Amino acid sequence: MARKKDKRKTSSLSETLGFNTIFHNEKLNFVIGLLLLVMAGYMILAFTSFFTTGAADQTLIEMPKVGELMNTQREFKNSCGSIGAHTAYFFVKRCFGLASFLVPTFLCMVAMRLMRAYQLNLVKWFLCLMLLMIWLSVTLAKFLSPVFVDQCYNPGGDHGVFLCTTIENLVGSPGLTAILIVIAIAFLTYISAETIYLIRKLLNPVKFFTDRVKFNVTSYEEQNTAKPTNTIETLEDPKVFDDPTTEVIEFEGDDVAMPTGPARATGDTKATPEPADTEKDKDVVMDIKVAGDEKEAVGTSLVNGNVTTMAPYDPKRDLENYHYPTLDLLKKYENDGKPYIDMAEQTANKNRIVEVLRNFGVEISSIKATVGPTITLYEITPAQGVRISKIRNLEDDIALSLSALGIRIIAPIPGKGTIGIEVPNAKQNIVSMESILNSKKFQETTMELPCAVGKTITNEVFMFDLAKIPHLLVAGATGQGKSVGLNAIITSLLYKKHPAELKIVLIDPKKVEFSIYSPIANHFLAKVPDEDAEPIITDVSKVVRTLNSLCKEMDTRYDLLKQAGARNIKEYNKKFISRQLNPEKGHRFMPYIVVIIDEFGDLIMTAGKEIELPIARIAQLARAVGIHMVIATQRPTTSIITGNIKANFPGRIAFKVSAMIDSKTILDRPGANQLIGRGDMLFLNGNEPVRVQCAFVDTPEVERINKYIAQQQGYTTPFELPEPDNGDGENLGSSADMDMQHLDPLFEEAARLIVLNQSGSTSLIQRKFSIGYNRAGRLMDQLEKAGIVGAAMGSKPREVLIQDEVSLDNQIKSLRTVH
Ligand SMILES: Nc1ncnc2c1ncn2[C@@H]1O[C@H](COP(=O)(O)OP(=O)(O)OP(=O)(O)O)[C@@H](O)[C@H]1O
Repeated sequence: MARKKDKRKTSSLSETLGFNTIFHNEKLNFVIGLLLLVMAGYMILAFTSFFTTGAADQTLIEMPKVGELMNTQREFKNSCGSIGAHTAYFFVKRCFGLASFLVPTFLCMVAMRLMRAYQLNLVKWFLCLMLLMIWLSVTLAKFLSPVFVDQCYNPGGDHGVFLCTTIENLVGSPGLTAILIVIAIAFLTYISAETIYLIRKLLNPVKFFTDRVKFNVTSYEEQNTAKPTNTIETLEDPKVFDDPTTEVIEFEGDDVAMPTGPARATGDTKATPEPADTEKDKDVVMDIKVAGDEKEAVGTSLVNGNVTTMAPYDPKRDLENYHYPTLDLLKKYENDGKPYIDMAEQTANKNRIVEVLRNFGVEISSIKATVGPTITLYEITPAQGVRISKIRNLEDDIALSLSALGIRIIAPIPGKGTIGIEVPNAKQNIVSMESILNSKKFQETTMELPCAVGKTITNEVFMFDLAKIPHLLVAGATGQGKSVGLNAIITSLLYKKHPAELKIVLIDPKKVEFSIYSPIANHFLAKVPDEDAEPIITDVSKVVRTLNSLCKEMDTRYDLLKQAGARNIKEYNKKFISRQLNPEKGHRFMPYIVVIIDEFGDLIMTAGKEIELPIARIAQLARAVGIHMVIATQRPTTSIITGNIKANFPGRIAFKVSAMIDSKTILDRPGANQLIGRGDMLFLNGNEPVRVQCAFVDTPEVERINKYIAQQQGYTTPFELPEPDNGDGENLGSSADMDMQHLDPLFEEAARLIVLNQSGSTSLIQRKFSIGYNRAGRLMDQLEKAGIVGAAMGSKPREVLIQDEVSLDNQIKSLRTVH
């Protein structure tokens, strides 16, 4: 406990002093790294110069005179001046001798890490280099001193000499040598297990050589029939030679079944170098020559073209240096979700419950309290003969008698024969987002879209997989914690997902809730292609466009899934990553898309069916293609949460509502009206609702996370959703309908690329300009309308209708003159 408290104090001190922000400032880190790199270079130079100038500088250093350090007369000979001379003298002479070079080496490593050139485990390196330096200094002092007799320094430095003499005095020269060897071997073994093998070889060289000879002899003999030299090398266990019978039996079987032999024979390399046994051996060799078999295997892999021979596709490659947000961006709170147990309060509550129940004629045999961050659950086992239905009927009376806000009675607790009474704690703790994300459960989760939103009454981290839910409805009266809940969902996704894997569509009619996410637009947000379209959609008219666009994206994804023979996005992406799907045919890695709509009630009120229908359509179908929705409303009425919406949003989160009817609208049962607010919520997905205290994530925390992400390299634009079909003929015109004003800025360049390559391939445009598939597809449509390429021909590239650049220039000129 004490230790934990100290830790908390330190972190808050570092926070107060601003260290947290300093160590997360990439630019500052880079500059410090650069400084360390220069310093390391300077030290190396000074140390090297010391070998020739050390003797001359030594007297000056050992008998300093006032002002000499300024070196105005250039008394110090070291090429790095007086400071260089002092540094080199200190490290090389006074400390570690030649091993001192490891000091600047470590500085270089720190610099590399700070500059993010290499991800090094500095603690490990520090310990290794430290040990190596001490060992080296003693070893050099011991063995190289006679060579360096004329030098002003000892090769092991004063440190080496001191340790060497001290240990020698204790254990003598052989003892010191033994110690040094043992340390060296232990160190090498720690670094690589190969050392063990080498030492075994050294200890028993005879066995090693005889094994070799055996191999060679066998392979020589086998040369008479065939030359499966490779297979001989695979034989590592000499016992196989000693026990030929078993192998023979296996191979006899294979003789009969030659055509099916390959798999067995290749798997059975042990049998290959069967010695002597003439006739059969020939067969064996023929069998093994299933090397012809290998050729066949190569042949089958060629069926899929070059694609399969390539390394797996890495969707994160574009942003391979992306760093996930760190936990210190989040705030810690005093007592952080760990309940404060007030025994007096607990006993008083227990006595009241027992008394109230007794007044209603209910006897209990035991009572157990589980103290959560904001609520305590009293679990009551009724005495024998008491019917639970009796207690259920008394629910209101019991709640009234206990006269506390937020009491909820669960009779019975599902799966148990007990009755639960939830009573709010007098002192409620905030559950910080940090405590949730810092949990093993969250960090080790394998969920696709993990949303860690709070803690249950039993203090367990509560999380769900949005990909499984698959759509979530969040409702609650105003000021009860909806926005915080949505931020908690987004935060946990940002902590677990790479920008390549997740895209978020934020719809915010209130205009203020999601604006904090605009800095991460190029990393995580998705929007429709519209020049003035904000990545966070606040305009109701644009919401319809965005939802239609999502419907189109959903349809396209379904088509791609069908072509790929995949049942869902997970299978599809797996195939794409293993390069079984050809990007030339329109296939692409599909990120999950999470659509979050705050105040969805406002939208329904203003746009009605226009909004409800696409939402219901996406909710009905989009699960398999990785599009998931979270919609929130503070008006949980049946006119907003219609039957259609309810049927398609199986996941529900209810924050406190004022009336039971609202609770019934959200959860199909009462309960939400008995919550206590400030993040107290009920989560329902199927069976019984779970009471959860939502994690608290404040606006400054979200801002810090977004800043952390935003300062890293991102994509050039937000993820582009497809242009929705608006039915006004925009996509249907001929070249005469082209409006040059609204062409993609890359139109001309793309046209030139297509004409020069004489290949109407969308993926060519995509690759060349590093743009998304949707934008490339739109460019291709525009090129078609401009008469530059022909109509789409399924998965084949389109026909290019213009043969050379001159004709292309004329065509573009004519397009311009038309308008
Ligand atoms: N999980 C929580 N833990 C502690 N306090 C909370 C929590 N959630 C919300 N609160 C408190 O409640 C206040 C209101 O929360 P929030 O803004 O999320 O409500 P809301 O339901 O979104 O309201 P509105 O609909 O008006 O936007 C917060 O400022 C905070 O003080």
